[in-house]
Amino acid sequence: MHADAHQLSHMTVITVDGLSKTFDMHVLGDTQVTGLSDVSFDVREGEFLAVVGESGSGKSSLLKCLYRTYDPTEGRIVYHGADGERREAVDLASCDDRTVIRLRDEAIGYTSQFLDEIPRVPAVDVVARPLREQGLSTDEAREQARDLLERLHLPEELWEAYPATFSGGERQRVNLAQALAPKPDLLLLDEPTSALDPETRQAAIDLLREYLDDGTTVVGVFHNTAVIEAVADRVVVLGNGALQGIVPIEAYEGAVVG
Ligand SMILES: Nc1ncnc2c1ncn2[C@@H]1O[C@H](COP(=O)(O)OP(=O)(O)OP(=O)(O)O)[C@@H](O)[C@H]1O
Repeated sequence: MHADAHQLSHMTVITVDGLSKTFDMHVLGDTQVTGLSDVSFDVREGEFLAVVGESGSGKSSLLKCLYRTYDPTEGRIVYHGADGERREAVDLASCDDRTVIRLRDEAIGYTSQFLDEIPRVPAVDVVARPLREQGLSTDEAREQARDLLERLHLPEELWEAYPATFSGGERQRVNLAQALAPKPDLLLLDEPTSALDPETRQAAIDLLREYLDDGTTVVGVFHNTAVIEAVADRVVVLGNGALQGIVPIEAYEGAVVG
């Protein structure tokens, strides 16, 4: 299914309201660097929201605030939950750490352009771990993990090897598979395909499309315009940490990439 055929839900998964992030730079004589400045938008259930902007415009800072890797300086990030389990609205900007950890376990996945340091655990078990934490047996979890690694073209002889020795693109596949495995309601992707060859990138796009069809909501940073055009429903454009606009994919011309 092409992105423009994707039916957008009217349900809101996240409301970002007046979000700002400043960094205190003590080494620079207590000056402040602006990461994000008064950014507001919402994310609709089941959509793929691409975030674009020049280098340093705040894309990674935005994703890190959504995942609460960064504590926002001001504003709210209200997570409304997925359809059917809207028990609570949680402000990700201010909720306690236990709530952040629970939401990461149950609902929100993240993977970044900087490849995780994966310890001495075979690739298949890195991907299987979140599935086991969801209650699957080791065999079931490893089976699903192998399926994902196969879909992302990781050569079979590497499945039982340690990702620490892998190439950048191979590790990126493991990272992406690990983020996808638990089927989070909300997936935050910061350049997850930057080191992939075109064929594997296409495999990742196909996989993401299936997740979208199943109702996963994605907020993602991708330098590659073709990826954005293939999967995004709307595009958030950042400039100098501020929101420049939100455009539907049909109107997006791929002009602003970092
Ligand atoms: N941990 C940090 N400490 C200090 N400054 C930071 C930190 N993280 C981000 N910044 C600053 O915030 C601004 C936005 O950075 P950010 O990484 O969010 O931009 P970006 O759009 O993701 O850039 P790129 O496309 O180059 O990855 C930059 O000026 C950056 O130097």
